[in-house]
Amino acid sequence: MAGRHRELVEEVRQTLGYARGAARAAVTEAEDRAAKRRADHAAVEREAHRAGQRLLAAHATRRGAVDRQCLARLTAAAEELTALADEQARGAAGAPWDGWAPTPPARDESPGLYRIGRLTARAAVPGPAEPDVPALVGLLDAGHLLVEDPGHDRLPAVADDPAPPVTHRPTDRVHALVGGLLLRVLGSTAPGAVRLTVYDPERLGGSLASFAPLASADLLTFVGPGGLGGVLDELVEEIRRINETVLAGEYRSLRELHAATGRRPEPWRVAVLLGEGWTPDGGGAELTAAQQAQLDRVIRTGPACGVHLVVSGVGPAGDWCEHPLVDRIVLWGATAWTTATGNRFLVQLDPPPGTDLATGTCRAIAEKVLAGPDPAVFADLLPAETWTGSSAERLVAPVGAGPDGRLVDVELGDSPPHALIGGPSGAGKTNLLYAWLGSLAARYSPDELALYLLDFKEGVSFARFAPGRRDPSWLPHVRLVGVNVNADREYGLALLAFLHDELRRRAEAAKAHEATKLSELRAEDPDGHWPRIVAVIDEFQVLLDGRDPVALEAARLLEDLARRGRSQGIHLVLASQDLSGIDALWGRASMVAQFTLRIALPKARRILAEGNLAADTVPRHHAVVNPDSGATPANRVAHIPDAGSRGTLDALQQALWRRLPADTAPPVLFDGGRVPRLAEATELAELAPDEPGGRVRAPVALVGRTIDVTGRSAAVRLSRSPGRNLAVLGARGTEACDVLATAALSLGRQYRAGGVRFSLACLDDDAVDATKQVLDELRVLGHDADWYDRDGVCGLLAAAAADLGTDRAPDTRPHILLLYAVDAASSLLERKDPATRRSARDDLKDLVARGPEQRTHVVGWWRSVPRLRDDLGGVGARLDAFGAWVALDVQGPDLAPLSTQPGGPAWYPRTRRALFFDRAVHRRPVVVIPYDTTEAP
Ligand SMILES: Nc1ncnc2c1ncn2[C@@H]1O[C@H](COP(=O)(O)OP(=O)(O)OP(=O)(O)O)[C@@H](O)[C@H]1O
Repeated sequence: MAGRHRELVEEVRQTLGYARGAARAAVTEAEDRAAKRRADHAAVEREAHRAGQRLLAAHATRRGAVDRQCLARLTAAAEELTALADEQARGAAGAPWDGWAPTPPARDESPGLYRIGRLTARAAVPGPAEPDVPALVGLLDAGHLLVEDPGHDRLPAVADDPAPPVTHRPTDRVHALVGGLLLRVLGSTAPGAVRLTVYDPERLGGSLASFAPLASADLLTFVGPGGLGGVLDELVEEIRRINETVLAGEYRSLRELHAATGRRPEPWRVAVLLGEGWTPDGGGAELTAAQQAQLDRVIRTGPACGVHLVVSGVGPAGDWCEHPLVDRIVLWGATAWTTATGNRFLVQLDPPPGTDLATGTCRAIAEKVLAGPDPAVFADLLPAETWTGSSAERLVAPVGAGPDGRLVDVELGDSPPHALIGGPSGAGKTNLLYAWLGSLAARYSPDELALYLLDFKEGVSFARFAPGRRDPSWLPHVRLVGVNVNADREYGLALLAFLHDELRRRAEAAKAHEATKLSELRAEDPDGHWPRIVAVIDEFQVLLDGRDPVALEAARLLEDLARRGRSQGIHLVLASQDLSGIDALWGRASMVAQFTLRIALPKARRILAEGNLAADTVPRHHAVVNPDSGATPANRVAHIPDAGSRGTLDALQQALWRRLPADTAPPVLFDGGRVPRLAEATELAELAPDEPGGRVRAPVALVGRTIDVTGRSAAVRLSRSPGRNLAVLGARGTEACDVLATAALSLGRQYRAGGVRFSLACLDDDAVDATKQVLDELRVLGHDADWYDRDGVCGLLAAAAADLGTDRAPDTRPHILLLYAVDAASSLLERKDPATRRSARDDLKDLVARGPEQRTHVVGWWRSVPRLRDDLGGVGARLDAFGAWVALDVQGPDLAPLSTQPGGPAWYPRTRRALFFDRAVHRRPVVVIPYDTTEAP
């Protein structure tokens, strides 16, 4: 039993051992599994953490990119806005107070906007600090401002407009804002251009006391309590007056008038109305019905007339605060809401300017106004935009500024059509012409205005308008410049004749288009080229001097141009420095009557009407401009700016010249003080042999430059008709040689090499060099040219004459005989050959009589008319063989035998001038200038 018991115990023990072992194994296994799970969990957690980190990093990167993009766009927009704002609020209108100074605008500049602070977004913008975009408001030429301050610093939470205005009494913040704004307005306008009226019953002007210095110049009025009605009545009256007399139905606003004319005839009037506040329960002062009505009128009609209000605390701010011309500014502490900036943005207000700055600025403005306007400068005469004027109706351009600083316009058109300018030497006549011409040239393009300028004075005052060696530019409107023409009155006559032809051309065109004046012709013929013409003749009396044919013809042409030029857009401007100039006209009352525009410089005599003594008192550098024939009531005194110094007219000319297309022809320049060179003669370059098989034209011999507006060369055609020889007469050897050389070299160019014979005979030792030079140049052209001296001249004449006699001459080419001072061999020429009973003189007579028909021409120089006559047979000899002649120092009556005019032409010899006559083409001789031929062309 005990054994059994022991067995059982053992069995149980064993079973228990097994069970314990199994349980232990199970526990171990479970623990292993748990450890593995824990490890897995930890790994998952680590992974989750890492993923979270990655997500955060990605998010941060993306967010950074978006922020940067957003900021870049914000910055770009802000920069654009800032640039726009800077443009709108230039200089003193927008500059920070630190270093602020007034910046008066250019004459043509219109007011812009004024800075009051900087914009800030209402909702917070992510990223770094907000960009500094100026916040601006308008006033002058824009509208009115209503400023409110509820008196607390709590921003309304709503994004809507602030509540309808409550008429609070103006706080310090309002005064500070208005003071800053006014200073910007004053600093960015011309001194005196803004007048302030301040109605401040509460503080009696104390808040704007720093502006008080303006009162000394009548630019500021403080209005006391009870004065509001008076202020409003005055403003309404000003608006009425400006509408009636200044805008006069022609312009809708002063701004429009300013844009159209460049003038601002009225100052801006700014009324600052700082009321007592008003509340419906009876606080403060209420506007009367009459005041309310006047306020409404000013608000509606003021800005067009430059009348503006800055209002605070005037109540109740009824419907008018909703008027589109009224901008509201509502203040909360240093922040503000404005109509212009709307609900998205608020304005961080600028601190106010220092009192000293405002006082100093106002004092300076007042001093400037009391000192009177600055003298005008040349730039003041120039328009904002060049070449935009139309001359269809008239030409209007300022020449200077009046005592009030306003520009004084000068007009040419139907009335007044022509101008007379007078003033003693040195009074500034030339300067006045420069100022006027510059002012015109800047306004009207060369299609609208053409200028012809002639100066009979010694000197070259108009030469600057043509290209020169130092300055290659020219004034684009100038078609012709004549300088140093005091001895060449023919040039003046030529200009008048040219203008007369133009007058006829215009009159014919007008008739064809059934137009009675230029504006109608231009309307009827829009594609035609009909600029107004202004012809300026300085010291014109030279032209009318004496009773010779030039003076008489000039007077006739002037009179006709003066009478008929008006309707055809041709205007004369005659200037003279002394009494005689005016006297020259005075005998011609009907002509003088056409010159209704008179400009008198200091001490000018007889330019203005009798009894009009303004010229005696007008100061230096001023002029009396009078468009009513000098009648006293029409006087306008103008200060004429300096237009002659460097950087004035010259700079304008260069700027205008640069606008011309590169191939534009310069004006014709006639300089009477300069000898033209043959090499410059355009006709010489145009001469060429006839084309083989083409039409054969008789050659021409050039003789000199005409004194004409075209500046062409004078020429003789050497055809095969009797009399086609040329005689040069006079003792001035150099000029005679130049005429012969000009003829020879021009003829030489019209033949093929070797196609013509030249024979040169020279009997004046002083002329030998010149002759030989011609000989060489003819040979360079490839021609046969022979030279003869005293010993050979008779043989030459005999041989040439003999050739004429034979039908079959050995040489049938044209033959040009250039005889220099042949009269020096008179005794030789008259000697008869005992065998033939013929003399060289007989040969010469034969040659000139029969030569041209056989293409043999004599171009000869005789030192006087009697000597020519002697060589052609003595007393009674006919000189018709010389159908063309050039006379140098030969008196008019001595030319009678060669002239068609009884007693000879009116000719007084002068250096480097010759009288040229070609019987085949001229009615009367013409004056020419022998070319300088010392340089080979
Ligand atoms: N408005 C002006 N402002 C400044 N300088 C001037 C003015 N007018 C003339 N001058 C100067 O005075 C001098 C004489 O002027 P200008 O040559 O115009 O006189 P003028 O009447 O044409 O004299 P003249 O007939 O003798 O030539 C010049 O040096 C000129 O620059």
